[in-house]
Amino acid sequence: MITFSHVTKSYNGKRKAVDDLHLTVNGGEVFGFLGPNGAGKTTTIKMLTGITDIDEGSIEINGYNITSDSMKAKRSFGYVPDSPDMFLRLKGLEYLNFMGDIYKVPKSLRQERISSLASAFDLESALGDHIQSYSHGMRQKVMVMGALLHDPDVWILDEPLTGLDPKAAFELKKMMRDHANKGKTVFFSTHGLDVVEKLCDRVAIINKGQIVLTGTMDEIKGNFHQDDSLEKLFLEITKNE
Ligand SMILES: Nc1ncnc2c1ncn2[C@@H]1O[C@H](COP(=O)(O)OP(=O)(O)OP(=O)(O)O)[C@@H](O)[C@H]1O
Repeated sequence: MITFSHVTKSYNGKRKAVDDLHLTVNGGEVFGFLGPNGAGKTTTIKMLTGITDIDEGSIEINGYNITSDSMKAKRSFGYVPDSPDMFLRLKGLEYLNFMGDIYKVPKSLRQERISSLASAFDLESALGDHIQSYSHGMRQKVMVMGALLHDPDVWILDEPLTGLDPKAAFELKKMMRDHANKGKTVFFSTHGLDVVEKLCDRVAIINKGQIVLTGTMDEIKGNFHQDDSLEKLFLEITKNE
């Protein structure tokens, strides 16, 4: 479960990148976080993961405050950043072992999870190569593997499907669904409206730092003409006058 309580953030004292964000994401949900470029999605996720300080308000992950109880909060989630271009000098397997060490995943369990994730993502033969030599999609896959290695309760994924080939995207979406079906939490940002429609239990739409709509797809569509596509609704909701 994730709780945002009146969270606000500005950069350099300028316009608020996130403005009074108030939202609960429940266990058992795949929750989509949608918004146009510059809306505040990554800023929200950076505050949620403790990378960026919060100016006002608070965030709890599984009941742990990310600011005052940060170690416990951080242990309970896995995070995939929006750019997978990290740890380029490490080999895939070195990176995964590094993540396994950080999260104290026992060696035998680690081996089992790496094998199963690598097989799902068709990455077995690349794990001995440097991440630098990987394609964007392969880097994305290894970041997802690293984030999920300690089997965290809460998944926080910043545009996780970008750059994935259809098989990997299918596998990841299935994993997200399965994780939520176990009562766990999946929170992800995306620009993919069709993904949201097919995969999410609930969505929030953010525009200019403020949540403009939250609900199930049916609830959101209920506010408009039922026949409208999500794309049309999204454009209507986020149009900047
Ligand atoms: N480090 C930073 N310094 C100053 N301004 C920033 C910084 N990071 C983000 N911003 C500003 O904050 C606002 C929100 O940006 P953010 O990256 O959170 O949006 P986003 O919804 O993730 O966008 P995108 O879909 O393009 O990734 C934007 O106006 C952006 O220019």
